[in-house]
Amino acid sequence: MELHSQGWNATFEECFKSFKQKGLKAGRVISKNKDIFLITVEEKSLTAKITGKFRFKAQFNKDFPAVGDWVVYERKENDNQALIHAILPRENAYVRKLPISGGRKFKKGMIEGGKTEEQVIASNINTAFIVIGLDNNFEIRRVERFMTLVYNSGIEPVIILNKVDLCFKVEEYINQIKEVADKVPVYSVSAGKNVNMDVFFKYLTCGKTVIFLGSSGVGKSTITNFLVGDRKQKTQSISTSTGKGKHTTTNSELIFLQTGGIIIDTPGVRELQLWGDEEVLDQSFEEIKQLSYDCKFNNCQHQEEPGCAIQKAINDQRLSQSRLNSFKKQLAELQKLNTRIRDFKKKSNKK
Ligand SMILES: Nc1nc2c(ncn2[C@@H]2O[C@H](COP(=O)(O)OP(=O)(O)OP(=O)(O)O)[C@@H](O)[C@H]2O)c(=O)[nH]1
Ligand SMILES: [Zn+2]
Repeated sequence: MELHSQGWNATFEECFKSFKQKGLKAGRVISKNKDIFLITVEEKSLTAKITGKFRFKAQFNKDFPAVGDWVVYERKENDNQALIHAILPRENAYVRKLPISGGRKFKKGMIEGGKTEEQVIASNINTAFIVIGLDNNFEIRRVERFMTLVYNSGIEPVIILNKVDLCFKVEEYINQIKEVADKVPVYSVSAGKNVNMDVFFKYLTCGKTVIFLGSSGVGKSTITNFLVGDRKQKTQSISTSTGKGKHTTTNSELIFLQTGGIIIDTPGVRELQLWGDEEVLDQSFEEIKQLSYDCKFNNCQHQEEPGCAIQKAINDQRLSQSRLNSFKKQLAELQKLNTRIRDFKKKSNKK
């Protein structure tokens, strides 16, 4: 398989130049299991470890290779394992906050206390499909949450309303979505009944990488299985070159489709937590941001202040109270998180 069909492009080529001169090669991380990585090596996959120097220099979790990364490796002749020297700069990454020390608790589904660090779940992604199940309680607030997460990661979102065969209110839901995300493509499909399923293929052209996000049971696996089809081509089925026909036990989480696209299917992708700067909300709550420019005070909290443009918009029914509440909730979550990150950075600088 050519590098290009694995997602390689001119930017990676440019970053790779200096390594290439040293005789090193480039491969993409298919999966990871503790400190063993499975990477693409020409037509095959091969297990790899990072060099001692790499480990020494890596400070944070995000400094280690993640699924989807392009890495620079060295392979000695007759060696059954490659050595990873570096990660090529990520074009983007799907990240989540990672609790890294004690004292943390789960409260209403959110982690409280403890320290947090950024963890890269997957990288170099072209499209994130936000999958919603039309059979369950349709919740526009959950869509907003996913939107924030995706924008924050620098990935293009596409909304998929699955199980259209079970729903008669599709138009109504699409309108609700258009209200909060008018620039994002929305498609209704049925993975189970094969309705409108060709919408995926224009995002899954040669070398393009996608992920599927969404709550449990919305149909992510059903969609993935549909796309993989009978012409299933998971990388682990490409013979691994671990010598003497010995197969590696690591599962491939980078699925190469016959049509040319690539699906990243790693367990971490399915979780839902916010991570990022408060500014990421400017995109997912653009109309609130716009309104806030007209507030009388720069630091308006949009409560009872005089001249608050947002409260006025609510009174005039141009903005819903629940939309504002959801903005405030996400903002509070991000502010709390960022305080913890600052504390963590202060501490690690002192070390
Ligand atoms: N009627 C109908 N059922 C569907 C459709 N797509 C998926 N399902 C069913 O919904 C259930 C959940 O689908 P999954 O694909 O396992 O959902 P998931 O999002 O992968 O769930 P997790 O693995 O828990 O994250 C299964 O019983 C599917 O058969 C659809 O288009 N129509
Ligand atoms: Zn205000």
